[in-house]
Amino acid sequence: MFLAACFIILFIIFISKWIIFWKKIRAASKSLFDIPRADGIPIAGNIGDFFCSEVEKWKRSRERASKYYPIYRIQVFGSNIVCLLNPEDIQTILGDLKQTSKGDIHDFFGRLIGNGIVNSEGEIWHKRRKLLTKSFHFSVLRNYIEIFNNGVKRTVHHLKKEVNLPVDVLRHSKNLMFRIVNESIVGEKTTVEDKDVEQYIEGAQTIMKILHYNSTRPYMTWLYRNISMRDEVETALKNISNVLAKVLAGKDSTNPVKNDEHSWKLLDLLRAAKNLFQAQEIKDEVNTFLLGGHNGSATALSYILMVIANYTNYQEDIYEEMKTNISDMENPTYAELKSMDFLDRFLKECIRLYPPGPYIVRKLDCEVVTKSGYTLPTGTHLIIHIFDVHRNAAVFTEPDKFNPDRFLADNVRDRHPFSYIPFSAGPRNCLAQKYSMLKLKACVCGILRNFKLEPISLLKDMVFVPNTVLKTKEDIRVKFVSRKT
Ligand code: HEM
Repeated sequence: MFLAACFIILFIIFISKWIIFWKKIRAASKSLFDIPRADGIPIAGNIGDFFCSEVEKWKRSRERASKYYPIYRIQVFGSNIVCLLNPEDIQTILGDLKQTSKGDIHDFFGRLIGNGIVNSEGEIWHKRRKLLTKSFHFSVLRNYIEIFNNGVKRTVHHLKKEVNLPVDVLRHSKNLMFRIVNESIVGEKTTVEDKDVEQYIEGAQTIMKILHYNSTRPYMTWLYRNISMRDEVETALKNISNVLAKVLAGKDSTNPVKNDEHSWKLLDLLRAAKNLFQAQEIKDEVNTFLLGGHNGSATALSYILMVIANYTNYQEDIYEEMKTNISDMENPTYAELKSMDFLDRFLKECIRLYPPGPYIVRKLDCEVVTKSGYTLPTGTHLIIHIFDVHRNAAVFTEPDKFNPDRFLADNVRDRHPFSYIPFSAGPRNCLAQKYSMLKLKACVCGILRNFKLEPISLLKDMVFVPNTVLKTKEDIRVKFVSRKT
């Protein structure tokens, strides 16, 4: 009896507190309630999203994108996340230099890997961006070609041991991209060993897994602090830190720090900018570039190889273009890679259909009125699902069809600049966009020079699951067959 009375009193307190909270939220963000809400249950809204399977989560997002275009919100109790889908609204946010905040999930990410450029905001972000852009400016890109070519030769060497077998392409892509990004940051040959690379990649995988769990299950923050998952994260962070120490030490021992603010090498720039970066911040920044850089590029490359394997005709078109444009197949030059227009269109179409980063988040630093006519208050959390933006039938006719000609100059001219955003767009876009495209070209050429690719995983069978990078339920597998030249 006593227990029942206590329970009823607690229940009444909870409900009255909740009603006060709800009224406050509603008054503060009245305009949010005008935005269509994705189908859900009363009060708890879309709480079901937290508990359904990963495949179902992915499916729901895609269905909502087509049902509620151009804008909708996901609501769980008093919290709302607004999803933007049309290019004009996206431009309003991404094109605005004032909107640099990314919100709670990036705060959590920052607690895990430190506040590198990806997690920083406001004035700090602005200063870092200005400095670090120098390393990826188009005028210095030719400096990376040797790193790209040597990296892919090493991977080809490994792939030769697995010819005619089903190969997990993401595994090789991650190794390749880690080494390339590492050498690009330091500006010279890496001294880290294979086991270090594996250790870093495994650690990074754990961090990204936790980040994804946390973004789709907010109660995970509590769990992270309180249960064994914390041990897994601590081990991953320790392993990452050990490898980072080797990445930084390798540079110290073989080539003393130049403190050269005119250098194109990222690590030199970081070390020269003593007002912005102390030892810990340099480590955090190098980690940010290594983690984001290898993960995004490796994801891109694995889908690209899968698409090449699935389309024999395009594979031969790329190979023909290589034969025409490259004089020494083992060592394509900067100018030769740049001249490969068909490969360029092919890669762009690959990352349209399979954007390595499937979504971007923002938290509004000031109120915004969207072109679609809604007022979004300061503090609103936003998601931009790049995957859906790239499959907008109003922009891309037959959006699910693979067609590199979409990127012919005539077809691009009238397209809205924020309708194709694999590297995001606006002032906070990917710092390394041009570098990444060039690197992907070098990697594809290095691989196709040596192998014909045959499909094991079929594009039509692909099932996606939500993650921080575009992820399939099953591993992507491709067969590498030696090319007889
Ligand atoms: C195909 C490969 C890649 C893709 C598709 C990609 C995509 C993106 C996207 C969508 C963003 C915006 C994220 C956001 O606003 O939350 C971003 C930011 C960024 N990317 Fe990439 N990225 C790739 C490769 C790389 C590489 C190789 C590096 C560096 C070595 C890099 C460095 C960065 C940095 C530093 C930012 C943050 C920029 C800022 O906040 O100002 N990315 N990238």
